[in-house]
Formats: sequence, C-alpha cells, structure tokens
Amino acid sequence: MPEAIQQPQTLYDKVLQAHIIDERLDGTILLYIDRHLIHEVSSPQAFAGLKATGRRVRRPDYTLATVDHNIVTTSRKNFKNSKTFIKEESSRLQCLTLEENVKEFGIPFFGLGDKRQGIVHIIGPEQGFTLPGATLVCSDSHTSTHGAFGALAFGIGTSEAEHVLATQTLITRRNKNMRVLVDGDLPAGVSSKDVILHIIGHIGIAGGTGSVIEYCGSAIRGLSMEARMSICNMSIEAGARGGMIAPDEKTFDYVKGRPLAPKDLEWEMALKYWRTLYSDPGARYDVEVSIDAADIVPTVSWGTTAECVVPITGRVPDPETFLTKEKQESGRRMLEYMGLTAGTPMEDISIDKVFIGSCTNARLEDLRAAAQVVRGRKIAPNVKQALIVPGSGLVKRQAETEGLDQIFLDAGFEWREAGCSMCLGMNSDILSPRERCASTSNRNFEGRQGALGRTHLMSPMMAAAAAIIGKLADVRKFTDAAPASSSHIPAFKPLAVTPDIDDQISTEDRKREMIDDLPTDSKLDAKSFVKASNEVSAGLPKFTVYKGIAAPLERANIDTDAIISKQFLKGISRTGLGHGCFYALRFNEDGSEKDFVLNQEPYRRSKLLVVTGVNFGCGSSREHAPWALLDFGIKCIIAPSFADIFFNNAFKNGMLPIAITNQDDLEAIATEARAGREIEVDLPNQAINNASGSKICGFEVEEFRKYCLINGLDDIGLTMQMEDKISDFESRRSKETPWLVNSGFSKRKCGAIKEKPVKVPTTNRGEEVKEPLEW
Ligand SMILES: CC(C)[C@H](C(=O)O)[C@@H](O)C(=O)O
Ligand code: SF4
Repeated sequence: MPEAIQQPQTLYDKVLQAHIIDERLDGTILLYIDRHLIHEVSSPQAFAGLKATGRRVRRPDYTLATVDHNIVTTSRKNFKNSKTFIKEESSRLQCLTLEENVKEFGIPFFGLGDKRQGIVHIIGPEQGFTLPGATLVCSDSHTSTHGAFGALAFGIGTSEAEHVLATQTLITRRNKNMRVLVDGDLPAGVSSKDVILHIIGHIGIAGGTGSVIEYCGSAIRGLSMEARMSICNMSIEAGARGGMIAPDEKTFDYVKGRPLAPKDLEWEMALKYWRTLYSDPGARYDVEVSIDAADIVPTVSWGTTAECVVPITGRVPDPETFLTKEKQESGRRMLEYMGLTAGTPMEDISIDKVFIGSCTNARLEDLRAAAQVVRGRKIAPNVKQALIVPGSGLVKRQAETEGLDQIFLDAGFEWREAGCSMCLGMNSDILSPRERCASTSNRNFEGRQGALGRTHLMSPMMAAAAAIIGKLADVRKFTDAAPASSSHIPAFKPLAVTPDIDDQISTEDRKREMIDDLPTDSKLDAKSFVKASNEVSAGLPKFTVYKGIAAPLERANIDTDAIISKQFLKGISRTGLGHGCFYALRFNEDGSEKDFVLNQEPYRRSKLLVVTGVNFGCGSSREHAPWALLDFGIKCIIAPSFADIFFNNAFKNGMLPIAITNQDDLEAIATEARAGREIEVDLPNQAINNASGSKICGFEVEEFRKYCLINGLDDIGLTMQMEDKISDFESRRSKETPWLVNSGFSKRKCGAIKEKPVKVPTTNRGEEVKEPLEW
C-alpha cells in the first residue's frame, strides 16, 4: 500500500488535530483542553453542577481563576478581604462563591488582594499560562484573544465549563478555516484596533460564523504581541469561533521568561514544536479575505454592532441608502438609539465619557499609546468622566513605574484598579441614559455600558484624542504626539518581563503561595450553595415533540446582551432569570410595557420563537441567555442562523435551536407564527408541522445532539466513560509535549486527580439510559 500523502494543513488543523482524543462519524469530536480560565460571573453554576453530582476538578493545575467582571475598580488600599471590602451584595456573593470554589477544588486563584489579578484575557498571556499550540477555553466569549499565540482558544458556556472542569475535555466539532490576509504597511495613526474594526466592517458581524479566522500577511506580522491580541480578541465580534496568528520569534520572545513559560530543556523542545505551527503552503481555506493595510484609517463605530463603522473623517451613514429593507430598518433603529442624524460628520459628535480599558485595549502598549496623545493636555470641559482601567494589576504597576498614571491624572482622567469596568458596566462604572462614550471596548450593543448608553468603539489613541477634544476626534491631527501604528510604538520600553513572578509581587504576597492567598474568613452562606446545587441536580425534561403558538421575532443579530442584560448576570443560579428576558425590548424606562411581540396576545406565553433575521444569540457567551429564555418558557428557537456559542449553550440546557436556511421554508413557518397558529416541532422525525400536523419542512440536527436531547442526557457522564482514552491521551502528551504538563501553576500542590469511570450514562434526571451511545 502506498503511504497516504499528508494534505497541507492550516494552523488551525494542526492544533486541532493534536488535541483530538476521539472523533465520531457524525463529526463530534472529544477535544483535550490544556488550559482553562475562570471568572466569577460565568462559573458559579458550573461548580454547583460539580457539587451536585459529586464530581471533582480533573486538572486544577491546568486551571486559573480570577475576579474581573463584577468588581469595583476604585482604590483597593483598604482591602483586607472580599467579605468586608465588597459592598455590593451580588458582587460580594459572586466573588465569595468563587473564593469558596477555588479553595474547595484547589484551583489557582488571583483574588482582589493579589497584584496579579486582572481581566482573564490579560492575565493568561501575562503569566505564560497561554502557550502556542495549546487549547485554551474560558466561559467568556473573548477567549479568542489567546489565539494571538497560535493557541486554539475559544469561548464556551457555563455547562461546557463544567464539562471541562470534570473531564479536561470538550465535545465540539470542526470549524471552517477562514483566512484574513492584511498586507502592506499600516499608515500613521492606525492601530491594530482600527485593523480589526476595518475587518469587521468589511466581513460583517456574522462574517466569521462557524469559522476560526487565521490572520496573516505582512501587516499582521509587523504587529507586536499585544496588538495581535487586540485583533484576535475581537474575532468573536465577527462571529468567529476563534482567531489565530501563527507564532513567530515575537511570540517566543514574549512568552520566554514568563512565570509559567517552559524552562531549560523543555523550552528548547517547545520551541522546536512551536516553529512547526504555521499553515502549510497550499493549505485549503473555506473562506479567504484580502485587505490592503494602506486602506485602513482611524475607524470609529456609529451604530450598535461592531460592523457599523466608518473612518473618523466620514459621516453618519444614511440608512435609506442601505441595500436591504431589513438593514434600512435596523439602521434607522440604531440611529434613533444612538441619537444621531444621518450625514453628521463623525468629528462633530460630542461625547460625555471616555473609557480606556477592557480585554481588547487595556494592556501596557494601549496605555502608552493613549498617554502619548494625552501628555501635557487636559480633558475637554464637557467630558464628565474619563476612566483609565488597566487590564491587570501588573499592567497598572508597570504603567505607574513609567509615570503614565501621572500623565493621565494631570490631564483629568481617573486612574483605576484592574477589571472589566465600563466595558459591560456590571459595577458602578456605567453610562447614564443617553450619555455618549468614546470607548476602547469591543461591544457597542444597546444598553451594554449602561441602560440607553451610547457607545462608540475606537482605539486607545482615538479615545484619548476624543477626551481632549470633547468630540470624536482624528488622532492624526495631534501631530506633536506623533502617533503611529502599533508596530511603531515600541519607542517606549517594552514591558519588563521578569524570570519569576516572585519579583513582581510584594514581600507580603510572596509569603503566600497562590492557592493560600485567599482570605481566610470568606466562608459563604451555605444556604446559597445548597440552593444552587439543587437547581442543577433537578435536571431537564427530555425534548421529543413540542407544540405551541410560535412568536415571530422579526429582527437580525439579536445579541445575548439583549436577551439578558448585565444587571441580571449577578446571581449564582441558573433559574429565575425569566423576568430579565429581553428586558429592554419588553419594558420602557418607567417600567411600562413596550409594544414587543412577547407582550402581545397570543404570544405572551409562547414556547417557540420564530426569528426571521440572521445570527441569533451573537456576542457574549453568557449561558444566562438560554437560562432566561427557558425560564420565560421558550424551549425552541427557529432562525436562519445562530451564533456558535449560543447554539451550543441552548443544547446544553435541553433546548432545541433549529437553523432553517431555506428562505421559503422559514417564511412558511413565520406565516403560521404571524397568524397566531400553533406549530409542532417533531425532533425524532426532524420535522416542523403546522397545527393540523402537515409537514412544513424538515430540519438538520447532529446525531449526537439529538440523542442527548431525546434522552435528556448528561454528556459529562458520557465523556467520563471515555476515561481510558483520556488517560492514554494524557500519557502520550506528557511525553510529546511535556511543557504543557509541567508548567501548570499549582503543579506542586495539585496533582492530577483521577475520576472513577462512570459505568452507565445517566439522563439529567439520573435515570439509566438503555442503550448508551458509543463514541
Ligand atoms: C460575562 C461573560 C460571560 C461575557 C462574555 O462572554 O463575553 C462578558 O465577558 C461580556 O463581555 O459580555
Ligand atoms: S469584553 Fe469586557 S466584560 Fe467581557 S471579558 Fe472583556 S473586558 Fe471583560
């Protein structure tokens, strides 16, 4: 037999292939996960699930937790412990819950009192936790950030996080390969944020759906690691599962010497392997996009999705010129929400607040670039608040060492502690209704930074310029600041990377090992745990045939912030979120009901949604979205397309999302919905029928997902049956890539914990399944 010829592979193919434990004929893959990041908002329910089922964390040493979303960013000088320091009850409960959980499961943790605390996507790379060629997940959509290292990194839901905690694996599928090539030199004043906003403006917010994007070309190679992270970070804003950049010497230099980077012999071994991580010549991509770097200019958003961008020299577009009726309608709605008039020059738009921060743009280079513009200037009198929120305690410290804090303070900015802050406004850093913000964050969804707040996305240099002018401003006019593209920024000293984390933390911190640095008096009220655990073990009913009046929802790009906004993410349970479902669409500011379809008869109690616009569930990975829909009574959603993470999350909760791509079929279903007639969704037969039982159309669903839904299966139990394969994979891996095994944070303290294999898979309600599905 002639030897099979190895097909050229993409970077994504290579990293994926190296982590496949098992692949089924229907395309379901059991993937090994090397690194798992955790934060306080999306993890309590995952830990509650573990406790309810008596499971343990398989690899605490591959896991790293921090608090970032729901915390204050004001001074922590008086911090002693979270219990007394955090005043806001829900925030305190989430932080204490995480502290309890990391303690119970032995997970490394950077708490509020730790100088290394920060936004998950900033601390991972900073610590060397993120490594080239690794698989990395977090129940957070911006996990795509870590792809800048040539890691396969993507956001997951909370149920998937529970799966990873219990098994160190994830059930997934292959994604499409997409290549975005950016060649040429970036003009002065253009940063990597402009590059990614330009790309999303070009391909659209669903342009990457189902794909992992590989960014390449000379302009990408010319960028620093931090600038590359900003690009990969926003891959999710293009709907992509992840974004990747082939690692190169810049990557290796960045990683070398980080606290968790491989050392000595293992470093050499790793380097040899990492140098093979690139797309082979002739590798096939499903989608290819080419962009000339010279065409990219400082870019700002005008609407409420990241694709609504124009050059700063442009004008607010006129929705009447948009190509489709749907786009015209959504454009009109966006202008109304944003309080803008078509034709207004972008530079004439006054702002109220400035936010420089977030996992996209709160790294050292971002702060340096903004400081370069601000130096020696004052913020405009009309700017009510200008926040600088460093991405981590270490970024903050380094910036202070360089005197950046003083530059900002002298100009009138507030200099804060690390956290997500006004990126999503879970704390008091929010916009008041109708306030307008120049923001370096990544999402401009309605209400994201505060109810009725108006967000314009831009680069740190541009946000700094806006703060000074008091309007959206073109940073290229600040000639003395000589702003240049990120690739030129290293006029500043690079971040001092010390060989050991101990050099970066105080003597007091040094005395404590990481796992021990939890406040000792942070015992959480046991009742709240029991409550959360019970809710999980209660399980889900099976999904077979479902009949009811379907509510027509005639909108595209309904994001998960719209399904459940940030003020409802503050709990630790999966239930009780129905009231918050579509809150801003259902209620006016005074609490009265809006003219929304779910407020109208006969749709108030609809169990099915028929969405006529594309990309349902885009944006954040918050599993609170399906939890809220379920609690509201909705179990099945029919739409032309779904965002990937929402799609997975829905299945994990016993819901059925159905993608109907045929326009006529969708229209036929929508007609029934508009007429207020019932429709029937028959999962075993994969059919959608009208009220009298006649088939409207069929639908696709993967065999494995269908099986799990019909049987109400707990797929963690199924995966645990694969214990032998997982262990084999781990032992092979410890020989082939020992640096991934040996550089875990708490290796000395948390060895691998072996789960006993579960013999019979159970349903979510604990019943035995008669014929267990083979992998
Ligand atoms: C809370 C978390 C699940 C969420 C995400 O997934 O993105 C948040 O980080 C966000 O940016 O909206
Ligand atoms: S997008 Fe914002 S809220 Fe989400 S992780 Fe990043 S900084 Fe935090």
